[in-house]
Amino acid sequence: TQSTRPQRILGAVQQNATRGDPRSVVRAIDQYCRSQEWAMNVGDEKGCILDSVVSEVNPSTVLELGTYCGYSTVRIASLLPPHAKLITLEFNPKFAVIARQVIAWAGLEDKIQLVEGSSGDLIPKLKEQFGVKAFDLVFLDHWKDRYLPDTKLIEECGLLRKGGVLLADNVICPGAPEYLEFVRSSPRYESQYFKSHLEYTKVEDGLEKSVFLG
Ligand SMILES: CNc1ncnc2c1ncn2[C@@H]1O[C@H](/C=C/CNC(=O)c2cc(-c3ccc(F)cc3)cc(O)c2O)[C@@H](O)[C@H]1O
Ligand SMILES: [Mg+2]
Repeated sequence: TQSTRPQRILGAVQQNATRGDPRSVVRAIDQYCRSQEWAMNVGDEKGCILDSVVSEVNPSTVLELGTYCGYSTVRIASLLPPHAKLITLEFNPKFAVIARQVIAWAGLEDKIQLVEGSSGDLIPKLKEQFGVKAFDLVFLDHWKDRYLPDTKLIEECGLLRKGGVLLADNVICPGAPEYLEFVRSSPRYESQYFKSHLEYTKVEDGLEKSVFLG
């Protein structure tokens, strides 16, 4: 029977990456998606910007919206300090199954909690169910029209600490215009655009980093 793209990405990891070596998992996915078939990972070019923001924030708690195959999940978690935790939300069980195996191959199960479900349902439960006080960093990479409503929900639930950072992928391509307008015009955020390219292509895209001022 025909395999799916996420299954083929997992295969590339199992064939080309070293168990327990997160950066080799990241490299294996990038090499596969650049040479065999495109996939919507944040990718190597924007991934370097992601790395620099993660290193700068040095977060204890991270929230990722939209796991997909776990590429950015592994990339972020590989940079976290020893007791830091990353919670990633994914509502497609087929993607979650693949992401769990990619995370396991990287040996990052202890740092990453993949929660299956929709961000809209799960965000209000994160405090009580997962003992989260507030996030230092949120990486938005799920449905683009959900960036703004979920940001408002995260604020309402008091899940973003003062100085906490929102980092959004794809603010140019496919684009998140309402989100961009909101974070750039709101006095409660200090936003900065990092120009880059759509993963594995020459098309313009970029990341928007927004610091929550409280
Ligand atoms: C709405 N609440 C949600 N809660 C939990 N998980 C959610 C979710 N929405 C979506 N998801 C999951 O996130 C992932 C969705 C990501 C959506 N991303 C994109 O559409 C995207 C699309 C492109 C893209 C760019 C150009 C192009 F021609 C074609 C595609 C590039 C990207 O980097 C992207 O991130 C899936 O795994 C989905 O199941
Ligand atoms: Mg993306």
